[in-house]
Amino acid sequence: MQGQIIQLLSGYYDIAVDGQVIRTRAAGNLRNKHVSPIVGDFVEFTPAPDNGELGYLTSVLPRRNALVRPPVANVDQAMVVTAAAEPDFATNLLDRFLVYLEGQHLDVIITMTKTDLLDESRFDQLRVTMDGYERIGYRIHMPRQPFLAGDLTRLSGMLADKLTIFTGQTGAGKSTLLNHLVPELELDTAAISKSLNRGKHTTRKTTLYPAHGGLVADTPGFSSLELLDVETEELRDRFPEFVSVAGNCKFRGCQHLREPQCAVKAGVADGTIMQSRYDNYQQFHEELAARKPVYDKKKR
Ligand SMILES: Nc1nc2c(ncn2[C@@H]2O[C@H](COP(=O)(O)OP(=O)(O)OP(=O)(O)O)[C@@H](O)[C@H]2O)c(=O)[nH]1
Ligand SMILES: [Zn+2]
Repeated sequence: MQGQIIQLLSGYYDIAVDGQVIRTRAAGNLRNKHVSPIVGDFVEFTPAPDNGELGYLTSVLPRRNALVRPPVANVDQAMVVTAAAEPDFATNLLDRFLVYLEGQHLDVIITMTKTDLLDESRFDQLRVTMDGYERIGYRIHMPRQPFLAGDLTRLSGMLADKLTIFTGQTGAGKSTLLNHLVPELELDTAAISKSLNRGKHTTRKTTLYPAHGGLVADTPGFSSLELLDVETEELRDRFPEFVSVAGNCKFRGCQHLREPQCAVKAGVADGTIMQSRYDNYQQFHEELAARKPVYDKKKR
């Protein structure tokens, strides 16, 4: 039989098949092959015999992709949950997430949370910024008030037939949003876990949950450094709006920094490329260049 792993629990693999969940263990020959099945893997398994023993996971089918952090295979898209306030919105952090997700070749939806905490003028200002991201090609979900039925329906519609990972800064409101989208989940949110004295980081293990005809995963937080998982020279390829004009740069291999007749810098000057995106690109480039020796050492 075939199914998809939705949860790993101390040596057990929970496999979803036709809306049912079947618990299995890895077959001996699978373990010997040094294959580590992860959540999201499509697998073959032998169902449990009638004597109460568990079924056996026998092989992992080829992966379309696999994220390392969180370990999830066959991901279709990422929902980047971004707080408008508390913590304050910063393009710098959003662009770091986008750099990471571009590296995974995932479709991206940027969802703005906590817009209820904004006054009109700040909301309008952020709307203009998000329109800029929309022009790059990212899908944007930015309701004026969080969690209204119509907005949730629109967002739910984006989940059908997809495996979606929810990612974003700790405290951005991932679990809260997921609980509104899929009330059966009842995920812990920061406010609740604080009262139970379990600290701030509420999201730990990775589980896939059925949601509106698709599967969703809440993911643990990243540090801002981990997100820049790229070689310095390849950073420019993680900015899609740079890639689409780079053919017009005078120099092939232009890094869009000090080179003359650079189409990216021209785009920034004429307003077709966001200044903040370019500023962040420069900053990330410097950060990566500064840590390069460490990277080289790791590679050897
Ligand atoms: N005002 C307001 N508060 C919100 C909104 N969404 C979430 N919050 C609050 O923000 C805090 C953090 O929300 P969580 O859902 O726990 O955030 P998270 O991103 O899942 O955090 P981690 O699990 O630590 O990664 C909680 O106190 C929520 O009640 C919103 O739209 N408006
Ligand atoms: Zn250039």
